[in-house]
Amino acid sequence: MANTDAAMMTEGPVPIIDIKPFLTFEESNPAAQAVIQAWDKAFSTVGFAVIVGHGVPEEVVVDTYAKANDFFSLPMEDKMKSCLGKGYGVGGYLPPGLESVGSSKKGAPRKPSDIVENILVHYRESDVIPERPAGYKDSVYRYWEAVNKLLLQIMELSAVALGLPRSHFNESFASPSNVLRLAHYPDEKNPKPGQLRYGEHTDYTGFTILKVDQVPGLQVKLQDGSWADIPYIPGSFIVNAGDLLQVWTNDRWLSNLHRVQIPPCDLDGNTERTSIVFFTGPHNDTLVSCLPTCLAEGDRPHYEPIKAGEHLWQRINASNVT
Ligand SMILES: O=C(O)CCC(=O)C(=O)O
Ligand SMILES: [Fe+2]
Repeated sequence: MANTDAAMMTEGPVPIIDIKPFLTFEESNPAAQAVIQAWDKAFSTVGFAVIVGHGVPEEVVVDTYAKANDFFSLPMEDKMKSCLGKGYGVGGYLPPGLESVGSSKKGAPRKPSDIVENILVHYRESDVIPERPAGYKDSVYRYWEAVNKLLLQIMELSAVALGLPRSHFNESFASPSNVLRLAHYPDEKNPKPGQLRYGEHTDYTGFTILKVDQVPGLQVKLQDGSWADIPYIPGSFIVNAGDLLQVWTNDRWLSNLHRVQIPPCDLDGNTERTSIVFFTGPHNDTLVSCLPTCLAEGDRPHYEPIKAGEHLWQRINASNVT
């Protein structure tokens, strides 16, 4: 029996997992087994993990952060040249006020718009590439490739953790439906009561592989209804499971609510926040239904099969402020 704790360094409810042994050794190695079990435990309990030992070069991250910050510090007039005027999801730049992620759940009451601006990268011809900063496309595409490589590794880890052949997700992730979202939360010194930077929501599809800076605010809602801070660990990625993973695993893995709060007013100076969010998911045509290893004896699938792309667009459309 592997010792799960060997792979988990945990101070709060969100585990910190060093995945390097899984990337390095055979599955049967005890250290790799510890990672596999820690992975299953993390997504079965909080739906979030902070990962280290992931192999993505720090320099790729630093470079993309610099490009994101350079872009967001341009005058609004320049940024708007990259705006398609079609809301969140299609691509390009979206100024603050047009997205309300807290309204993205079917039937949810309308929530205030988020205090965030975004630019999206789909890694395809139709991407809107801003003229400035120079080198933007090379940087964000390099980031996309590096983190997509990590995604394929964590889909293998997930397959093994769910008792499936390692290659189980290979086909549906061969041309995945991934989106890289550079997000900038400007300073907000006088927020309205209850206002959030990014409203409470679940992510829509597969894993989200998230890079954050040191400005606090990201929280996950735990099963007991309390909110827990996601720790900031330099060099790490935060990984959380989206809705389609919860459907695939018949609620074994959780797509938990999370939100970004406005930082406490006792934080001096600049509280702007920039995040690099890599939303990942299977090809849009994938029919997602309960995995055979996730159907306990006597249980039934909790969800109707879902077409990945249809679910994604239903959630995106609901999040757009019209
Ligand atoms: O910016 C963050 O820290 C979180 C963003 C997020 O939850 C999202 O983009 O879905
Ligand atoms: Fe999210």
